[in-house]
Amino acid sequence: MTITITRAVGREILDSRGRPTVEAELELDDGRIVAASVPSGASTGSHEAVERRDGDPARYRGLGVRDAAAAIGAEIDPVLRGLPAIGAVIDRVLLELDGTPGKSRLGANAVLAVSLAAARAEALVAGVPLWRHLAGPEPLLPLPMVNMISGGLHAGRQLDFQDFLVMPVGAESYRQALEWTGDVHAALAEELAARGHSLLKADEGGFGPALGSNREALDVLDAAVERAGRALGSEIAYAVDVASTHFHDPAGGTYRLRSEDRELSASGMVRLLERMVAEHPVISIEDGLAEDDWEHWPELVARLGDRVQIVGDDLFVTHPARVRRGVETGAANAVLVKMNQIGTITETAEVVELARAHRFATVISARSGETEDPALADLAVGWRGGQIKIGSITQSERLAKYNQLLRIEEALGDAAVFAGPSALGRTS
Ligand SMILES: C=C(OP(=O)(O)O)C(=O)O
Ligand SMILES: [Mg+2]
Repeated sequence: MTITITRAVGREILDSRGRPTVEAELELDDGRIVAASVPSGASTGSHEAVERRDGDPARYRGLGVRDAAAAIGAEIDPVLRGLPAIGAVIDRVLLELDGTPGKSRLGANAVLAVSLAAARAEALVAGVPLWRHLAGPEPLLPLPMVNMISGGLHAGRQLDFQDFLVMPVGAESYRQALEWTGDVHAALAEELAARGHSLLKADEGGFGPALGSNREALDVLDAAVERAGRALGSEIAYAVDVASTHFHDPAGGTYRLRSEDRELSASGMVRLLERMVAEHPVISIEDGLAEDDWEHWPELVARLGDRVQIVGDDLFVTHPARVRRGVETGAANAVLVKMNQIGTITETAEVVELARAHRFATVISARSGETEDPALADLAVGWRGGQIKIGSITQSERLAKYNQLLRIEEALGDAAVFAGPSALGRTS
């Protein structure tokens, strides 16, 4: 018997930055109800799908999402009523109803909330958890990329680079990866305190100390890994999200490093990143160059891509056309996958497939503004994303996903397969 949708409603809730975001609720004809909520970025790429905000300065400084939430009840509800609770069907209807390339009419935040709720409804009807419903016979626990030190737009630009993350590449299971990460995090707190730095946290829960340079952030991390008793490189390696779009000057084509008081050409940035890789066990670099600096990304891949994962976030914005261009031009070897950059679960899954078909790695990623919704963990396992980037391990909106992965690992028991470092992108 086909279960159908009988009602859709939206509401404005708050995200982890205390800003409004959208939650959708779908009621099914058997009386069950599913809900889903959506994240929101701060260092957004300019080619992302459109997050609809009210713009009324009297509410949340113009950041309210009451209109987007209301559109779910007013516009989406009437067309969803009576349709089967099947994600792909609902997504097709949502795309037609919105009718714009960037989902600007209804708002990508409204569309994604409904899309995710529909995926969840489909799994509920099938009687299995979302991850299992998506995975078929081969679920894969992702290698986590965990935020330790933040800079850029997530930490008041204390550092130019946005994220310094650890990847527990030597761990044999997800649980062990998380344990090692916890040890390094505790050791990093001790190390920062010993050096007289503040332990205040940034948007994703990473530490946001006023360090002198990007290089110092990696030096402190080296000391923390050592303090934690882990082997640098073989057990714990690093990922860096440079998020360089946000210090790139498109007019002059230069990159302005405030903390080092330097202005670099694109080739200068590539050389700087090469040096960073030579001095520290950095195995993944995200947005090392800016979102539209297509000309220079292949240079970065040519210099480092055989041994370092070169990830496009602002570059690709989880959009198939941009990923295709990246494949054709050899601009990267991995795609950061953020569902709200494109706006439906179906399209996000298609981008994961597209990347895989061209042997680009995928990193399933949260946003700097998150909710308690654990779905990202289910998607990463179900889609066999290989890697997941959620932020730090100290805030509940992140732990909703980290802990969900622990539950999934436990549910799989002996059948649990953990993606090791082979999940990383490499250009051969
Ligand atoms: C998660 C990120 O930040 P935001 O959500 O602010 O874009 C990122 O840049 O990878
Ligand atoms: Mg990024």
